[in-house]
Amino acid sequence: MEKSMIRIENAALKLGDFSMKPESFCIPEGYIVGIQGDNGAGKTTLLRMMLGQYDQMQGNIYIDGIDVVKNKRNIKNIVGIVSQERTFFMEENADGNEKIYAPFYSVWDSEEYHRRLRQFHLSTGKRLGEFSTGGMIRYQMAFAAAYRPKVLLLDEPTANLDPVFRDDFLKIMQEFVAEYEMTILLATHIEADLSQIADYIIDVDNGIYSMNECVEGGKKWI
Ligand SMILES: Nc1ncnc2c1ncn2[C@@H]1O[C@H](COP(=O)(O)OP(=O)(O)OP(=O)(O)O)[C@@H](O)[C@H]1O
Repeated sequence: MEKSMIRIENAALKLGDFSMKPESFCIPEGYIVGIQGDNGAGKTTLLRMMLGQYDQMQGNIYIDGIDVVKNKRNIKNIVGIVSQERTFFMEENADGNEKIYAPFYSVWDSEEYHRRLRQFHLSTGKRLGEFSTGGMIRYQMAFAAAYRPKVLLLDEPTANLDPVFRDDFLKIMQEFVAEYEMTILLATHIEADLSQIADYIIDVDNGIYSMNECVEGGKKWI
């Protein structure tokens, strides 16, 4: 039986004039789920809802059975995010950031972190501020490999990447699912990426979001 990793129950949100309409569905463990929609459709907002960032959210979102809003302080051990905005200590190198961040995670695999840094050709001597945009995305994947969240959210990671690296990046995501049994949600407006790797698709259109059919234990969950 497939385990449901994310359960969305009537989750809805109002942000000024914009609203995410109530919706319910589940996402099974160990798949890559694409989140597609135009600019301003609500993709980033949906990812932030999954991180428990909105106290005013109606309904519930559970990740691995944990209510994300009620447990937003601890949720970072099980849900990670990779985005163009993610901030680290940019004046420090990878070792410096490891020293600062590792104590905040319940699991931190230093060996795996350094193995991934080498695999992604990231120098541990360089300050993070010297990494390119693609370098910072790769850095965040190495960081995620160290604490292995059950769910990894990726917000437009392939925007601004050159096509060769984009293909590599898609392979890395598949590797993470296979090796770490992660569930990955990938928000992007690049449809080609999704058709290559996504097992399911969440469509977001002006705050209306829905996933294509999900079956849990042979029974439709919705
Ligand atoms: N704090 C806020 N207050 C009011 N409106 C907000 C707030 N945060 C986001 N919005 C609005 O919510 C809508 C959805 O934004 P969101 O960033 O989720 O879209 P997106 O699909 O990720 O788009 P993009 O691809 O451009 O990043 C936008 O209209 C945005 O202006």
